[in-house]
Amino acid sequence: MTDLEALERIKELRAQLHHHNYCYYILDKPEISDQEFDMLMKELESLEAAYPQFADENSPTRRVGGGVLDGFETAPHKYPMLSLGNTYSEEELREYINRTERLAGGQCQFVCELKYDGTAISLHYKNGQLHQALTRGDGLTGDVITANVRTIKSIPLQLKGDYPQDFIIRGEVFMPVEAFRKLNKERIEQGLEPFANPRNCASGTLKLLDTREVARRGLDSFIYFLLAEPPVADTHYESMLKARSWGFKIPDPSRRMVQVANNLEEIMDFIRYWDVERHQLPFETDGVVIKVNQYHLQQELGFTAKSPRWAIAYKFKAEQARTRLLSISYQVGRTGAITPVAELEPVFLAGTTVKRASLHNADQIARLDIRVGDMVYVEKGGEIIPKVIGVDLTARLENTHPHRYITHCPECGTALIRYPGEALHYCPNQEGCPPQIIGRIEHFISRKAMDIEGLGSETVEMLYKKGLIADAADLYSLKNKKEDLLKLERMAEKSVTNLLESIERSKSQPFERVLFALGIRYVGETVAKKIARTVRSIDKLIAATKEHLIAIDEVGEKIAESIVDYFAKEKNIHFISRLREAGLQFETREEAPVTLSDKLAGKTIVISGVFHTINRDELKALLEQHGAKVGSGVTGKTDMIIAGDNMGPSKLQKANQLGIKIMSEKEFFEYFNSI
Ligand SMILES: NC(=O)c1ccc[n+]([C@@H]2O[C@H](COP(=O)([O-])OP(=O)(O)OC[C@H]3O[C@@H](n4cnc5c(N)ncnc54)[C@H](O)[C@@H]3O)[C@@H](O)[C@H]2O)c1
Ligand SMILES: [Zn+2]
Repeated sequence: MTDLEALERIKELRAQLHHHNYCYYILDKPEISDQEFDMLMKELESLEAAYPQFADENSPTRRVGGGVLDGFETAPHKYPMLSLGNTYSEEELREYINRTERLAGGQCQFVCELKYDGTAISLHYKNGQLHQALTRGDGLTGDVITANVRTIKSIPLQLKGDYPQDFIIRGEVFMPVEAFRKLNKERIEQGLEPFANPRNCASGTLKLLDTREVARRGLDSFIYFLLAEPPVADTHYESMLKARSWGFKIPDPSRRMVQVANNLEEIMDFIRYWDVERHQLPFETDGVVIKVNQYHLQQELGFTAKSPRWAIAYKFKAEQARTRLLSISYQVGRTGAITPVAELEPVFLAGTTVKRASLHNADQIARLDIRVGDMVYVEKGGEIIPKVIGVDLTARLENTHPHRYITHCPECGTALIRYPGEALHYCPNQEGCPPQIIGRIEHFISRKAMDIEGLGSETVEMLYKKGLIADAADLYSLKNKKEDLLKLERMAEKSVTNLLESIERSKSQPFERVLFALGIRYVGETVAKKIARTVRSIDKLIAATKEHLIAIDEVGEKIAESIVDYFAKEKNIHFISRLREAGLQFETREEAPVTLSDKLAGKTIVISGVFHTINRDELKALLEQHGAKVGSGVTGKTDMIIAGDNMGPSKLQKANQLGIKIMSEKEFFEYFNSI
């Protein structure tokens, strides 16, 4: 490879890794598997080692991958919060152990722990109480998520025993598999996109601004690192036992979840044991972390730019199985989206028997040339729903032919369509396609919409199939059909009364919920709230133009178009008038926000960092009361930024790029008083 070629490849890898870090940490939506990511990273590391002239301190090999977010205050880490080196092979692990013992100048003792697949947090305790919780962020600065962390039951708010007065302790917050399944099920019922895996779900949950929602989701934690000065023991292992006595949740040595190991053999023993047993755990792990136990040796070994030299992660490979593809079936969702599903010859994979797997969409099937009758590879990499990742072409049978994707809806026979820029096919027959009709009613009654209790999916389906309801508005005339209801299976007097009562009660749900319940494409819960609070009545919303809608915070072109389309349809207007007749809320009742002046009218202002004379919420309210729009991120539309201490580095960079005016707290108030 010439120098020039090497440089080209290095640049390409850096750009790819930056992109994947962004998808993974900020969007919580990885596009490639961890193993693929780690292979790209290894390639870049070895190229940078071979061509030191192209070193760059901003390279992804040198930096912790996260970032800080909008909407949270940030604070510096007292000790940097780093990543871990990783390996997928015994051979590399052996090299690591040898190298470490050579550097440490003697034999080391190691501690093996599971690598919990969640997100790291750093907790600061003062006088026995939780003082502050931070995310890892970019390693030097993290987001302050204390309020969210306080809702996690396994994190003690008050310590007991002989704890130090001021210390930092770190661990992993994760989403137990059961809680994850439940949450995803709810999300699918509500027409929301499910989380890819428990890790994305845990990190997405910690970033929520609504603490009550965080509490509801059932996060859990394990502690794996204590930073006390002076140390409370000579070794990591003893420190963990001490932390347990103060009330922290640490892994259980008696269940072999943590173990001291004196050599590679003992380490491999632990790894082999958990590679199998991990599938029985109620949470996900993606490997084993091996740490030098003695603190004085840890100190000797120190850190690289990105990770401690005294620890390494051994990662389990994503598990795959090979089996035959028997047929391809299709599911129709509430929005009419068609998802192809692989029906497989049952195969044992990662602790469960797999019979069905995701095939994503038509393009994916064509790209991999997946044919019915093929032997396919199925992978379960973090995700709960396994996916088909490839075909064993050497085992292809004769007489197979490329798969022909369906052209018509399997439920109602309507010709499918594809919207530009979307990967999925849709059945456009919203009115007559049963899964779409039932799905819409289910969405209407769901907890975050009209919240009608006593009416599960099965009942909705039964009511629809028996012809008692044809859409959600019919729910409100069920009270006239009590006799028919009583004739249904599992519908005794009491359950019918309860059902009718909760339908009645739903009439007092506020407009924002009714709007969400309508199920307008792209109008999720948050957008519905924003619209209900700004537009304030259905009549004004029906009359609103696309331009008017785009001016609302959180509403972009796509959402605005979808809303205009929805109200352009006569049948939707008719549906709304039936709901209105039934007595549902179509106006926002609470008071409009106070307006004090229009000093800042037309200005979009972003606030970032920590302020001294005013807190963030007060500052935000003040700006809004004087007519400004407070933006959540720096964009071309931003007029100015008010920067407190520790303004997020990504915002700063973006502001400089776009040439946006940045004012300090003091400068802003001088300006404000002068206008
Ligand atoms: N798929 C993608 O697009 C993509 C993108 C970026 C990163 N990634 C994945 O993330 C990795 C980088 O993430 P990272 O920097 O958080 O590293 P990491 O997740 O591989 O390891 C470090 C983390 O492990 C966690 N951990 C869990 N149990 C632990 C224990 N017992 N002791 C100590 N730490 C423990 C901590 O949160 C720590 O921050 C990559 O190697 C890659 O696998 C994937
Ligand atoms: Zn259909």
